[in-house]
Amino acid sequence: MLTSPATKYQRFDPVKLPNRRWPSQTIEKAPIWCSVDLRDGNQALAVPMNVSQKLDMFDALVKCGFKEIEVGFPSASNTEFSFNRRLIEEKRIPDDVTIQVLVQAREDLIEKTVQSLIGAKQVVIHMYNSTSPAQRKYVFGKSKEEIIAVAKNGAKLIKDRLHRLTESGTKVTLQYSPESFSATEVEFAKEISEAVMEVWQPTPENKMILNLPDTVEVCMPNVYADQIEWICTNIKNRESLIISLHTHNDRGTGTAATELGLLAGADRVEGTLFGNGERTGNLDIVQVAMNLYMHGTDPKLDFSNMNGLIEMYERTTGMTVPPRHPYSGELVFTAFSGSHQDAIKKGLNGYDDHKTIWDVPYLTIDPHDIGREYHEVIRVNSQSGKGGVAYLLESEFGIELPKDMQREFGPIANDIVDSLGREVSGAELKQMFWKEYIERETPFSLHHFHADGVDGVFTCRCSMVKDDREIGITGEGNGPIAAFVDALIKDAGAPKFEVVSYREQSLSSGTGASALAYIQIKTGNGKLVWGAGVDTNIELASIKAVVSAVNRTK
Ligand SMILES: CC(=O)SCCNC(=O)CCNC(=O)[C@H](O)C(C)(C)COP(=O)(O)OP(=O)(O)OC[C@H]1O[C@@H](n2cnc3c(N)ncnc32)[C@H](O)[C@@H]1OP(=O)(O)O
Ligand SMILES: CC(C)C(=O)C(=O)O
Ligand SMILES: [Mg+2]
Repeated sequence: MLTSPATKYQRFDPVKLPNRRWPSQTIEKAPIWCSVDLRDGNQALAVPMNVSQKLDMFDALVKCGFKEIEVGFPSASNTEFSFNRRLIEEKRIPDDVTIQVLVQAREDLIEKTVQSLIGAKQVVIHMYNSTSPAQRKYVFGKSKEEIIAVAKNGAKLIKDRLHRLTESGTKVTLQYSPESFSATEVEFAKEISEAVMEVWQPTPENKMILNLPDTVEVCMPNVYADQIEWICTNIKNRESLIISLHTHNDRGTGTAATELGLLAGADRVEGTLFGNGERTGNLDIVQVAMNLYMHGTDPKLDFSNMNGLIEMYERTTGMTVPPRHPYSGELVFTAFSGSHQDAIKKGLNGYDDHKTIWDVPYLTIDPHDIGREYHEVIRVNSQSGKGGVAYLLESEFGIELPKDMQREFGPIANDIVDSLGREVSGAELKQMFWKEYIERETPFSLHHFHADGVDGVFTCRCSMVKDDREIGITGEGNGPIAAFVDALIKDAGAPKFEVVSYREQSLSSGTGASALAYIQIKTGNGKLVWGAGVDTNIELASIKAVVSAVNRTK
C-alpha cells in the first residue's frame, strides 16, 4: 500500500511577500541568454559528448545567436579541459561570444579551471556551492557559517588567480550560484551571496552574475517568482548584479518558473536546447524564446531552421525531441481532427488575404517562421473532416473541390480512412477521389462525343457503352452539355435528371490531364449527386463529369 503522502512529504513554505509586484509586470524584451547545453545538458547524458560533438554543438549555438555559452566543467575530465583549449587555441570563439565555465569552491579544481581559460578573449567563471538545509545537513555536514566559509574561500581562490587571465587581456566576469537556491531560506541565500559579493566587489560598471537556481524544482512557479523578487528587492548593491535564472523541470513548470522569474526582475536566463539536462531537464530555452516571439518580442535568438537544430541536437546528444514538445515537436503544428483542420484552412486563407497580424486559429505561430512546411500542418486520418481532405487535394494536387462537393466526398473518404485504421497521404486521397468519381464507368461509359451548333441550338452525336453494349445516341439542347443530357435520357435510357451546378478548373502539369470538371445533377426524385471528369479538352471533361454523376446515382 502507498504511504500517505502527508506522513512522508511536506509542503514547501512560500516566501512572505505581501506586496509582490511581479504579477502585474510584462516581459518587454529578451533577457541575456546563456546556453548550458555543453555543461548541464552534457553532464546529464549517459554518454557525454566527445570533443567533436561538443564543437558541433558549440557552432550551432553560436549560429542561433547565443552570446554566452557555458562550455563545460574544465576540471572534470581531460575531454572537458581539452575542449576549452581547442576552442581557445583554434580561435573558434567569435569576438562577441563569451564562454562560461563551472567550478566548485575547491582549490585544485579552481586552479585547473583558470589554466583552461588562458588566452581566451572573454570568460565567465561560474562558481557554485549548495546552500539548502538538506545539502548543508547531508552533503556537507556543515553549519550555515561553515557553508558561507566554503563560498568565501572559493571566491577568494578565484580572485587571487584572476591576474593570470586579466594580465594577458582576458576580460573576466564572475558568477556565483547558491546551488539549490529555491530550496534555501531566502535570508540565507541573500547572506551567502552578499558574502561572495564582499570578496568579489562588483560595481555597476563591472557587475557580477548572481545565478539563482531552481536546481531541483520544489515549488510552484509563483513561489520561485516570489523568491526572485525578494532577492532583487532585498539584496545589497542590486545595481552591481546581473540576476540570472537557472530552472529545472522536476514539477514540469520550468518554463513557467523562468517566465515568472523574469517578471520578478531577473535579467538573464540559463537553459538548454529542447530542455536537455539533469532528470526532467533544464529549462528549454527554445520555449521561452519562442513564447516571446509569439507575443511579438524579438527573442534575439534564431530558430528559423528548427529541423536542422533538432538534427544536430539528436546527433550530438543521442536524445530525441518528443513529438508534442512545444514549438519543436514533429506534431505541434499538425491537426488531424476535422474541426481544427477546417478552422486552420479558413484561417490560412484569411491570413493570405490580409498578411498582417498572425491570427490563424490553432496555430500559435506561422510554422514557416521556424522552417516548417504547411503540408505538415494538416494530416488526414479517421478523425479528419472534409476540410482536411479538401486541403490536401488542393495543396498537393491543385484539385479545388466545390464546397458542396466537399460535403459529399468528405464522408466517403472518411469511411475508407476509418476502415484502413491509419493516416493517409494526399496521393491516397487523390486515388480515392479518382476511384469514386473519375473512374466510374458503369453502367455508362463514353466512347466518342461530338457536338456542334450555333445561336444556342446544339446537336450532339455520341457512342457509348451501356451495360457492355455499344450504342449510338443523339440529342439537342442550348449547349453541348444540355444536348448530351437530352441524348442520355432520350436514347440511352438514363433516369430523368437536370444539371444544377457546374465548375471547371485547369490542372497543373504532372497530373496527366489539363482540365477537371465538376457537375452536380438533380435526379427526378430530388437526389443531388456530384460527378467529375478529366480530359485535356475542357468540353470533354464536362461531358465525362455528367457520365460520372449519372453512374453515381445508382
Ligand atoms: C547542480 C549541478 O549541476 S552542479 C554541477 C555538477 N556537475 C558535475 O558534478 C560534473 C562534473 N563533476 C565531476 O567530474 C566531479 O564531481 C568533480 C571532478 C567535480 C569532483 O570529483 P571528486 O572530488 O572525485 O568527487 P565528488 O564530486 O564526489 O566530490 C564530492 C565532494 O565535493 C564536495 N563538494 C561538492 N560540491 C562542492 C562545491 N560546490 N564546492 C565545494 N565542495 C563541493 C562535496 O561535499 C564532497 O566532499 P567530501 O568528499 O568531503 O564528502
Ligand atoms: C551549477 C548550478 C547552477 C546548476 O546547474 C543547478 O543548480 O542546477
Ligand atoms: Mg542545473
